[in-house]
Amino acid sequence: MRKLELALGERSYSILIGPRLLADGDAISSCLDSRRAVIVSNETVAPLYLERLAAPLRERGVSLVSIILPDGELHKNAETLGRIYDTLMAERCDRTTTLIALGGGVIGDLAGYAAATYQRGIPFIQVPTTLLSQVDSSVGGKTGINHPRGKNMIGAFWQPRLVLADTDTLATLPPRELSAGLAEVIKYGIIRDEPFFRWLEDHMDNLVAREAEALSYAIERSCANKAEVVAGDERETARDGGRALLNLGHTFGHAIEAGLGYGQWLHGEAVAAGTVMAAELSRRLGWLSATDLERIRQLLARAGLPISGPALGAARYLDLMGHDKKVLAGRLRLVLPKGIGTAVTWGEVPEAEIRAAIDACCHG
Ligand SMILES: NC(=O)c1ccc[n+]([C@@H]2O[C@H](COP(=O)([O-])OP(=O)(O)OC[C@H]3O[C@@H](n4cnc5c(N)ncnc54)[C@H](O)[C@@H]3O)[C@@H](O)[C@H]2O)c1
Ligand SMILES: O=C(O)C(=O)C[C@@H](O)[C@H](O)[C@H](O)COP(=O)(O)O
Ligand SMILES: [Zn+2]
Repeated sequence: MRKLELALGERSYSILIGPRLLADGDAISSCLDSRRAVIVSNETVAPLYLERLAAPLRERGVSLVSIILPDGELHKNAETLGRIYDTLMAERCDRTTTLIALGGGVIGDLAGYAAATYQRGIPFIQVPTTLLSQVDSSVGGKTGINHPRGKNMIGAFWQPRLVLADTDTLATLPPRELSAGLAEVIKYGIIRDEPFFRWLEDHMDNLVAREAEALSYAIERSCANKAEVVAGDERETARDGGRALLNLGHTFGHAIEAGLGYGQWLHGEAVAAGTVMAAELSRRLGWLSATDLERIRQLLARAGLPISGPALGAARYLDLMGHDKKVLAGRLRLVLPKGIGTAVTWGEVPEAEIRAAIDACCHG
């Protein structure tokens, strides 16, 4: 098992990564304030893993309720959130009840937001079961739901007490979802970890083949990068650099997700195409060589990801991008790579260049 720590003073927590972790009830049991917990999962994940997680907890005297939600990004909304609140109320859950998210990023974001808001905050544990959620969404405390016009527009920062990433769960993940997770893995290499980017170039085939050692290493390195960034800028208040860099490709990507309708493109797919757009923009600004742009495109393509976006038209992209949470006083700020391994947040990009980058990277 690999163990990392996200350092946030009294709210610091462990990130445990490895095989057979679901069956180890001790890690979760020792984080609970009482013997009551509610597991939030979905119709796909629950039949696969709910019992594996629940049995060892019951053996330790934990009384459990489960909430099984419909599957998919389309359900990351207020209506589904309401179903969680309804059960918490019906079960008379109090502030010692812990919410446990068992699933991918959609379940983690929904359950996390419910935990942040029910009775103004109850304990929360992340048990991520997709690659994307193990490398990114379960760590760092961003929780929330979508608005039809914009991704994650309603939410809260609410840190979990523990992240338990059982790598065995990745065996059942559909290939398209594995690729989606790799988009966020590649992101860390581009924004702050050039040696990791080179490692990914050398080991992408091992990752796509789901070789256990390669996957565990990529998850650990991704979480280490994310934990360091979040510890330095938990609430994304730094004007340049800081946590906003984790948004590489997301301003374009979120526009694709909302523009096409949630669930049409996976989050990781949209981030991949958005990363190419950001890299193309950097090339136009003279910040990224054509060679490094091509390395980024190649690596994403080898991960099974799209490297061009849907042709929504630059005007529609810009309209949707205007809802981005990095917009300050009406000014769009974009995360742009400056070579591989460094990136900046930049609010001075001429709109004509953004349009040109979108047009160059969108087909079909
Ligand atoms: N909070 C954050 O910091 C953060 C970071 C990145 C992404 N996100 C959010 O995360 C979401 C994407 O997460 P995701 O990619 O995990 O998608 P997801 O939660 O929709 O899961 C992907 C699919 O895989 C299924 N699944 C989950 N685990 C499985 C398993 N082990 N075996 C088989 N199927 C399994 C799910 O039911 C779903 O159909 C988006 O809403 C995105 O906005 C949040
Ligand atoms: O943790 C972060 O910070 C991130 O930006 C990680 C992203 O991968 C993730 O998709 C996040 O949900 C995006 O946040 P948002 O604030 O742009 O909605
Ligand atoms: Zn993301």
